[in-house]
Amino acid sequence: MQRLIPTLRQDQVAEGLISVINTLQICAKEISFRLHQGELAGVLGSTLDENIQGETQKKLDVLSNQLLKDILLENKFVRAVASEEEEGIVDGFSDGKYLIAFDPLDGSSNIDINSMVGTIFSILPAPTDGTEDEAMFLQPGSNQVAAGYVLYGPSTLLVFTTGKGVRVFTLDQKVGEFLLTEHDLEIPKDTCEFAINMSNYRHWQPEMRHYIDDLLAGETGPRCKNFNMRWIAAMVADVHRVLCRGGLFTYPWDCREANKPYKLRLMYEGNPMAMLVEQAGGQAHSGEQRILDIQPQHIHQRIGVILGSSNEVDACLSYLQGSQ
Ligand SMILES: O=P(O)(O)OC[C@H]1O[C@](O)(COP(=O)(O)O)[C@@H](O)[C@@H]1O
Ligand SMILES: [Mg+2]
Ligand SMILES: [Mg+2]
Repeated sequence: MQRLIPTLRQDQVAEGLISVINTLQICAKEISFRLHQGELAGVLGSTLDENIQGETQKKLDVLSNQLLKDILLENKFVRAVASEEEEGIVDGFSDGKYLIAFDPLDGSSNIDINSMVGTIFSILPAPTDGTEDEAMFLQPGSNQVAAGYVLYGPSTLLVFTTGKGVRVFTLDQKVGEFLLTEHDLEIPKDTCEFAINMSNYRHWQPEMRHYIDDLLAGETGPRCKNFNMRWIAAMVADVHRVLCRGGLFTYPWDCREANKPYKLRLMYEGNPMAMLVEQAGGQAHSGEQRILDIQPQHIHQRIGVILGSSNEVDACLSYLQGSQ
């Protein structure tokens, strides 16, 4: 089975980008090891702190963030990093070519129940026009040169794209290396599976309720087929399922908190997953536009997400746009 670096060379990926992806896989192995040690390594449970998003930080959120930051910032190709767990960006090398945005640990609420979590990353080119600070990161997702995630599950997987399809590597625990196990993931156009947090039903806009009602109505309803539902409560794991066997994943607008109508973050969750999904032949939409076309206003911006099997994303959008 092919190793990571030869695969990247075969894909003619730039040496600097290979170096950054290599650094990310080193971090992934370290996080994976700590996670698998669990309580034995004393890494479960919460800290007493809140992150910039006002959410309680788990010990592993903090540890993963620190690890990624420390190791990435030693790489001379890294201009700066932005993290879900950091208020501002952190500068690296002034002549670094790449910006890395990451969600160090996605699905934090799963840590203490020994369920799936992941690390999501997005790699953007560093501007060469003198732009500095946070403004460097405010590029649409279509500028990403690579995006991916590490899924810490029964196996540890590194799934990424450099714009040439979606590759899956599995960590061989015996030799400590990621080996290529899937060359080109493809999302089926149609699906009978959806993922949404149903407990928010009463908070959605009526058009979203109508769409979900019709999925639930099954083969006797207007969609004339039965749908199954899955919710892992970690976007990284839910999107992985969609990449492997199709489906629709959504975290839509809701009215629980007037100043926080969306949950998922554009730079750390929306953009990288949108690039992967499009590379696998699916669609990723905010409900208003293609996610990769969104011009970010700030690094911690949140957006609506509807992604997955292309025909089902179209079906969902047709409800939201009022044509059903
Ligand atoms: O709590 P809910 O509504 O199930 O939300 C789960 C969602 O929250 C998230 O866990 C947010 O990510 P973080 O754990 O990085 O904050 C998503 O991965 C997931 O889709
Ligand atoms: Mg997350
Ligand atoms: Mg997180």
